[in-house]
Amino acid sequence: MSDFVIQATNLHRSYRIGKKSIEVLHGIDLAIKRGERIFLCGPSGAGKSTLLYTLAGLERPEQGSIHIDGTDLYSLGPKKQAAFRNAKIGYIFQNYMLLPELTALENVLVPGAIGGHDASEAALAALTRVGLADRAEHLPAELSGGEQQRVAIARALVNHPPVLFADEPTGNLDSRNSKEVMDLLLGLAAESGTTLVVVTHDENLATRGDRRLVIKDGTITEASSLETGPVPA
Ligand SMILES: Nc1ncnc2c1ncn2[C@@H]1O[C@H](COP(=O)(O)OP(=O)(O)OP(=O)(O)O)[C@@H](O)[C@H]1O
Repeated sequence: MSDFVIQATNLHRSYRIGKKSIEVLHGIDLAIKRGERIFLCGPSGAGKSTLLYTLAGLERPEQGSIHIDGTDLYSLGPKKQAAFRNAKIGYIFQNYMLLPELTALENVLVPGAIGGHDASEAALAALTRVGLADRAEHLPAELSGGEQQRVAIARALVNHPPVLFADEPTGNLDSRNSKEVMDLLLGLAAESGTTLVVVTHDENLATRGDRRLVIKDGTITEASSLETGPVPA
């Protein structure tokens, strides 16, 4: 088994608006080891979300390849890729993205249902692990922002994916809830050996990982080696 659970090679992604094309990812190479906790920073509009979407299989690059846990993500057909993502990749959004008509428990049951298995016990265990067993029957609208994000964390981890992506997971939370959610995320990832890639604007937060990467002008630089150029794959 390769040491690297995420391997990206020569990623290119641009957006076309009218006649104009902007290249957001300009030949990005990235290699992330199993269990590493990476914080991804960079100015607004630099392409952090685009990179995360691309790594997670949500946005196909125009060029380049991504291997997650040894599988070439974009070589899979749509159905296989969706099943692969459901089993291997957890994703947490800034605005939680819970299904509003489902209870907390039902939201955490969704990945199991997509995978075609009954995950009731695992879902309740995951909710318990994020401290929300007593809110299992609440709808998202009946939960605070911090609680909703904890439900989203339970949902992202219920299938025990080797890789977890989080896009500004504390961006909508006050400082106390931000700390709680980030402690939980880092703690759960460490417990299960999950590889974590977190996008953040918060420079203080970004010191809590194993590495801090900065995306700027379409390329990635490791913060500790900013003067020495791009990180080799
Ligand atoms: N669907 C789209 N169509 C056109 N342009 C887009 C699209 N999505 C993103 N962009 C552009 O691509 C660039 C990168 O966007 P992205 O959201 O990845 O940046 P970001 O670093 O996550 O920004 P922020 O920190 O503000 O959330 C921006 O200039 C944005 O306007």
